[in-house]
Amino acid sequence: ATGSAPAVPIDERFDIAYVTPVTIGTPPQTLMLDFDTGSSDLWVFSSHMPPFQVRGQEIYTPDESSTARLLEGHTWSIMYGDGSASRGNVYVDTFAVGGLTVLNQAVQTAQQVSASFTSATNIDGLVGLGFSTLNTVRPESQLTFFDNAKASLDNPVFTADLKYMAAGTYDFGFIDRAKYTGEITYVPIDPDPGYWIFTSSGYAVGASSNFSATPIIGIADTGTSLVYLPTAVLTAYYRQVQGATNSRSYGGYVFPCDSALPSFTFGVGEERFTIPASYIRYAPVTEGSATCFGGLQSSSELGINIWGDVALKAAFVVFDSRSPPRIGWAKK
Ligand SMILES: CCCC[C@H](NC(=O)[C@H](Cc1ccccc1)NC(=O)N1CCOCC1)C(=O)N[C@@H](CC1CCCCC1)C(O)(O)C(F)(F)C(=O)NC
Repeated sequence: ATGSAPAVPIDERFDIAYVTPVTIGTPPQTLMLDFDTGSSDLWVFSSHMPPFQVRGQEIYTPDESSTARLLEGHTWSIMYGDGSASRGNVYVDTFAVGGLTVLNQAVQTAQQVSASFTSATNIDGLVGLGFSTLNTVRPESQLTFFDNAKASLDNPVFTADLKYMAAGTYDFGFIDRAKYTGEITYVPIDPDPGYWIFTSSGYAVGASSNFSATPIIGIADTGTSLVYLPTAVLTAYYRQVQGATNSRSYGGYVFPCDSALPSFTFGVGEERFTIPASYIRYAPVTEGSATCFGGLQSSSELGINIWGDVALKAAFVVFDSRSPPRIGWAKK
């Protein structure tokens, strides 16, 4: 089996996150979920939430699904890197995305979500695509939809073709030759503790002229908007940007929106990928401001480097969960 589904930006001005249509239950209930390689819980806004916490999101109502079954005594609770959080109980139901159907998928129904989820009106929940070891359901942790689908997929892979201010695609079970050019460069993944962790071979500010071959260990994370890298890399980049400062009040590097920005190149093995300046001129700090927030930010507070959407948009990425797992990057 194979599947293919769109990854649609939730905001038409900035690529803050991407959502993908899925159906859950019988008859099918359609929700728009954020497919996130940085976590491994499949959770949804649900009829079990206080109504004031729902602000326009679609909800899953298990009582209206003839195939829903409560997973007695199971609960979940998750906190994300940006401080957002959610928790609730667990059902098993039919889950379908892009032509792929998984029977008896654990669907985590929210009972409480943090304010940042309530205000993210275009995200109805998440589909974790990390390794199932990260799943937060207790007393028995649950498998991701990808792990449940894997045996029936033509190949144990999924690919991310995210796009700048446009809808991209997640493909499951196959690698679409039409979505990339040249060859795919694969590097090993460390699946412990459960993120798609790989080592970049280095970086260059601007095109790959002055490439600095320093290994950068980080996660490939579709659920993170920006790129978070070590301070040394950030200062090397923003040193080239007129008026750039690391603003405490705005919580990161900002610069005049009309400043000239270099591109940013990162290495995967011998291959080089360039993030265009337009992706790094991320967004005005507030509507209409002449100060812009950078798409490259510091990872020093995070304890982990994150190759988020700003980097993933610059490539075609293969998440290959064969043994041993690996990640592939190709130009497009
Ligand atoms: C400081 C480092 C960034 C952390 C990262 N969050 C983000 O990148 C959020 C995503 C978001 C989009 C829309 C609405 C609300 C939040 N965006 C964000 O912080 N910003 C601020 C900077 O400008 C860009 C938007 C994160 O927690 N990613 C989660 C998944 C998100 C959680 C919040 C909802 C959207 C998905 C993750 O799973 O990828 C994780 F790996 F980071 C994680 O925490 N795993 C446990």
